[in-house]
Amino acid sequence: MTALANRISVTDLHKTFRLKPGQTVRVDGQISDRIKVLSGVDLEIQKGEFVTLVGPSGSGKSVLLDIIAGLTDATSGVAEIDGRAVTSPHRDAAYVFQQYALFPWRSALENVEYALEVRGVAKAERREKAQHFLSLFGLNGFEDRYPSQLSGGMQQRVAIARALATDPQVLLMDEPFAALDAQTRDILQSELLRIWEQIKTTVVFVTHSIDEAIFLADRVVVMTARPAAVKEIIEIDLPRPRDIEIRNGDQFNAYRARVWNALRDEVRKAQRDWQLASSYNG
Ligand SMILES: Nc1ncnc2c1ncn2[C@@H]1O[C@H](COP(=O)(O)OP(=O)(O)OP(=O)(O)O)[C@@H](O)[C@H]1O
Repeated sequence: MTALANRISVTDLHKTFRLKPGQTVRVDGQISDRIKVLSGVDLEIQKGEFVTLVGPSGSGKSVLLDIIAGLTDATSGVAEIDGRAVTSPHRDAAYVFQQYALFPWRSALENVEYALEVRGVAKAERREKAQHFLSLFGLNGFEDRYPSQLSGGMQQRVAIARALATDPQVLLMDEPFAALDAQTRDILQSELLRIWEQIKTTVVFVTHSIDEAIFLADRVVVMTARPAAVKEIIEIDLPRPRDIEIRNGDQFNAYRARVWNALRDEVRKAQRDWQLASSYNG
């Protein structure tokens, strides 16, 4: 039984992909036409929680988000939102990717409105909502600009505004700030937290940055190297609202050391696996 307070519940999730004909990988010295990506992932996320996922490259973090969103099937195990197994794209889950994924032929306002249009929201209401969410990100005056006329940071603000405009119960974010310069990234982290503190939707945020993971999260989930499972969950007991300066404090430093300590061996294992794979391919 799923506890009532859980928004997301992932139980013993496994995922194995069959490779395309002719493709193989080497796993534990054996040649295989399958790649096991997730191996018994268990994770409970409460309503309104902000959880970040860190793990080595290629460990299966995006696949886990895809399964929670209903974009990919699990091989076994279950992902639930509000106690219901996710078996198809979930209406109440919004996804933000690293690449802004905006429609280039639509203005910023029309991009945000689109998400509401497909949900059948009436024109006046969707315009008002789209304007509201753009203004939360300080984009007043940019509503009529096309994506090509916006900086990367502004495009990602539009993409997040579009995701939030649908009032999602779950916001899934896959390295959303990875393509941005360091300063824009810092600013967007603070903006995201400021807005999240107002709306308190449940967020699952994948990142490679340990600082980003700690700064944003209620809990940091450290994943193992592929096939991924949850290695450790670290509660981040830093006061909110958080200011970027919090990163200079002793408590933050201690969390940084703890997360890296959990991650280090997994990153090394993933590197060893890549070396083995490339020596095989070569
Ligand atoms: N459709 C697919 N078919 C075969 N293999 C896949 C498929 N999708 C993902 N994979 C493999 O699953 C593994 C995990 O991929 P995933 O993108 O989830 O990793 P990740 O942890 O998000 O990596 P990164 O941090 O580098 O983005 C990778 O080895 C990838 O090649």
